[in-house]
This record gives sequence, C-alpha cells and structure tokens, in this order.
Amino acid sequence: MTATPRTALTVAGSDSGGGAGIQADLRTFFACGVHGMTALTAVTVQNSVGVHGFTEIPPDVVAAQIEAVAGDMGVNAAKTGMLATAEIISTVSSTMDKVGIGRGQSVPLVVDPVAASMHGDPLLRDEALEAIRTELFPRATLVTPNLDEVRLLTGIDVTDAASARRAAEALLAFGPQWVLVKGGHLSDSPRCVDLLSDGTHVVEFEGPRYDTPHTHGGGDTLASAITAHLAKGLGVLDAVAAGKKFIERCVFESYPLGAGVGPVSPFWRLGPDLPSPVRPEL
Ligand SMILES: Nc1ncnc2c1ncn2[C@@H]1O[C@H](COP(=O)(O)OP(=O)(O)OP(=O)(O)O)[C@@H](O)[C@H]1O
Ligand SMILES: Cc1ncc(CO)c(N)n1
Repeated sequence: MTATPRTALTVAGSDSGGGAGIQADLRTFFACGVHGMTALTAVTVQNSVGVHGFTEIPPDVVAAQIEAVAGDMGVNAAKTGMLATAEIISTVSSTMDKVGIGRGQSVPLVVDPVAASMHGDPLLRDEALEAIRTELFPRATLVTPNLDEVRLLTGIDVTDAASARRAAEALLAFGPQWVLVKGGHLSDSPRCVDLLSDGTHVVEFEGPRYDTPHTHGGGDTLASAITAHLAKGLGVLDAVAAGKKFIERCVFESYPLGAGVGPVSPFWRLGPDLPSPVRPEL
C-alpha cells in the first residue's frame, strides 16, 4: 500500500478518438501524478477529421457522478470542459455549490469554456453560451478560453497583446477570479503567448510555437495540467506556469494519427522507452 495521491475531477465530454475531452484530461492527470475522476457530460462521435455528432448525458446523471465522487473520495481541484447544453451547465453550477467546489469555496475550479472542436464543429448548443457567462464564470477560479471562445463570449477579436488585455478585462467582468487568454490560434505570431490576469496581476506566459499541425486536445491538456497542479496545492500563477511548460512539451511530442489532426502527447512523462517508436502501418 502507498500514500493516497491528490485527486482531480473533470466534468467533460468523451472524444472517441482519445485525443481530447475526458480522455485527454485523464491521461494528463495520470502524467501529472494525481488521481483522476470523471463526470461524463456527453458522448461525441469524433476522430482526427472532425466531430460527427454527439449525444448528451441527462443532467441528473451528470450531477450524480459529481456528488458520488465528491462525497466519498474527495476532490482537491476540478475542471469543466464540454458541457453541451444550458441545462447541464445550470446543473453543474448548482452541484459545484452543493459539494463545495469553485470560487469562494475551498476547492478550485478551472472552467475551459469549450464551444467548438478545432475543426469548427459545435460542442455547445447555441443558447448555452449565456449560461456559461452568467452561471459558470462567477464560480470559476480560472477560465481558459481560446481566441474563438473569447470572440464568442465578448465580441473582442484578439490580434495582439493590447487586445488580449482588453479581452481579459471583459471576461473578468463576468466574475471569474482569474482569466487565461490562450494565444495558440494567433498563428501569425512566431511565439505562443498566453495572458493570465486577475485584474491586478497581468502575466504573459510566452513559449515557442512548434511547427506542427497535430495539436488536437491542446486546450484540454493545458487546463487539466493546471487543474492537476492546483490539486497538488500550487497557487494559480504557479499552476499556470507549470501547465504551460507541460503543454509545450506535449505539443513538441505530438504525433500524426488518422487522416486529420493528431493529438498532443504526454507520453514523455512516462519514461524514455514509451511508446514503441514505430507504429505498424494499418
Ligand atoms: N504550435 C504550438 N506550439 C507550442 N504551443 C502551442 C502551439 N499551439 C498551441 N500551443 C499552446 O497550447 C495551449 C492551448 O492553446 P490553444 O489556443 O491552441 O487552445 P485550444 O484552441 O483550446 O486547443 P484545442 O481546441 O486544440 O484543444 C496554449 O498554451 C498555447 O499557447
Ligand atoms: C469531447 C471533446 N471535448 C473538447 C474538445 C475540444 O478540444 C473536443 N474536441 N472534444
């Protein structure tokens, strides 16, 4: 028997291709050394080419999953990803209050406001955006939108550092404690810059932009690495710094898979021999 590790909960959708969603979160939690737990919100039919459809889990079943693990196993930090509908968002918000997760409570909550896949396929019903703004954001310790999500949520088109700051301020007005505006989609920029702000501190996390098309699951992996580090007791600034280092290496180690976009990879954390270097041709 060994000591019980810290725990992290992800409330998110399944990606049948294994690169994003709940699958990315679980493998990131594992690679970061925390015990991962899940509340499934939706099942997507998805591969490297796109999302071909999804079906939601009934909101009461989503709530029951959160309550079951929070009540018995305890949660050190939580994150949300794909929530699919306004009903699921409302239920998750009230359930987080009930189990003591979120801003103003003892357990931090990272909200990744997933609206669409990287191919542009919707992962959120249109009417649900308002519920993200009004119900989920005020409960978030940290929100982590990409630039498309920033545009949807605020109407601001981020093109440079100044507009990223304006977007962060607009997002903070919805009530989260911290905002991380991710710069991965600014493909003209030679560096990948993510801007973190709580209205007082404004910090730019800057790293290389690797020349690869294979970045599927990058946003989920970053948010879950941050969540894992929060679960281990780091503050938001240190957890984001650790998450950014982690995702950089995962993008560097990403691999082709299928005809479209391959996944970012945390395999490097497992040791030098993994995975097998050559995958047999299918
Ligand atoms: N080519 C790249 N090289 C290095 N880092 C990258 C690259 N692309 C994205 N990143 C980093 O990966 C993280 C995720 O950013 P991004 O803006 O792509 O999120 P996302 O759109 O939510 O991801 P996805 O939808 O692909 O899961 C950020 O820290 C970003 O800076
Ligand atoms: C299930 C799921 N969640 C999130 C994303 C965004 O990366 C995705 N493509 N699929």
